[in-house]
Amino acid sequence: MRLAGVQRSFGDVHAVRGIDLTIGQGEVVAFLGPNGAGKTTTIDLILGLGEPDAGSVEVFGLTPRAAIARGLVAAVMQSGGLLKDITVAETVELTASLFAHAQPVGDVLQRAGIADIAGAKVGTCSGGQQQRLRFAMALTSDPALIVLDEPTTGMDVAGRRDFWAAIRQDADRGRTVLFATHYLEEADAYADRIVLVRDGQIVADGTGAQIKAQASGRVVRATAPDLDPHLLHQPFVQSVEHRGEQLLIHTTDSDEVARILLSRNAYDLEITAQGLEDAFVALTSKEQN
Ligand SMILES: Nc1ncnc2c1ncn2[C@@H]1O[C@H](COP(=O)(O)OP(=O)(O)OP(=O)(O)O)[C@@H](O)[C@H]1O
Repeated sequence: MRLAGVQRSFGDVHAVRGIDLTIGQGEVVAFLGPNGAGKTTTIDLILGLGEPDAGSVEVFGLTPRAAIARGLVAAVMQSGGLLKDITVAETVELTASLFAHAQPVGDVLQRAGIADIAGAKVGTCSGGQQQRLRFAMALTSDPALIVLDEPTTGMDVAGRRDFWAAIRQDADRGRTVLFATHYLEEADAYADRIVLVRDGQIVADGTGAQIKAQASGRVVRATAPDLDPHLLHQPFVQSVEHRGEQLLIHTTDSDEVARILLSRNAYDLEITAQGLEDAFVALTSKEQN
């Protein structure tokens, strides 16, 4: 799958501002970013649900629509698309009837981890079970690529864990998986590769460990009423947050930040190491300077 120079705007909103991304067969890739980063817009372009204003999207050497028509790509969406009054197995049978070469229903249920609830009415299934059912539906065409847009939104911890266990097990057999999430933990736990997006652009791309290393740094807090904010426009300053009188500065060089602050009569300095969530916020924060 290859995106080259992809851009997409809605009126004045530049949702995607030039994304270049190549994903190889068998990779499990998390598309990670805060609300409004452009994840869904990009995924829609990969699924042929929209056309880029500029750039190109290629899926297995085809246009997205051609790839979907050949059953090479399937999507698991966040909600909708399920009939509440039929059973889990009937739902998959119905989906299978749409494809000339569908996978056996029993196999698909097994792989999605819902064989034990095959006879249950869809309406009685939990959110996690319904997402695994959507996953089963996506598996019926045996697609080479599965795309999931924030598939665990609203799920409890156990539901989320079971859902990802099913996806991961299936991906280990060589299927390519691309999923959007705003949970760093989820991306770190289940993806081989994390592509971090902010404001419609890729800001980091690597393994969970690489992303964490790139984001690692310290937070300097201080009260600094006399500080000219321009002094913090430095390559080693990732973001600056204002909390009343206090400044929260995410940085890769806390010593240098401390020197700047103290030279401007800042006080109550406090320096702490960033947790993973803080690191993510620092990397994706809009409050860049
Ligand atoms: N159909 C549309 N019309 C107008 N603006 C849109 C449309 N779709 C998306 N946008 C805007 O484009 C930007 C990117 O949205 P997008 O849904 O791609 O982000 P996201 O990363 O998926 O966010 P979230 O995590 O909230 O789903 C946002 O500012 C959004 O308001």
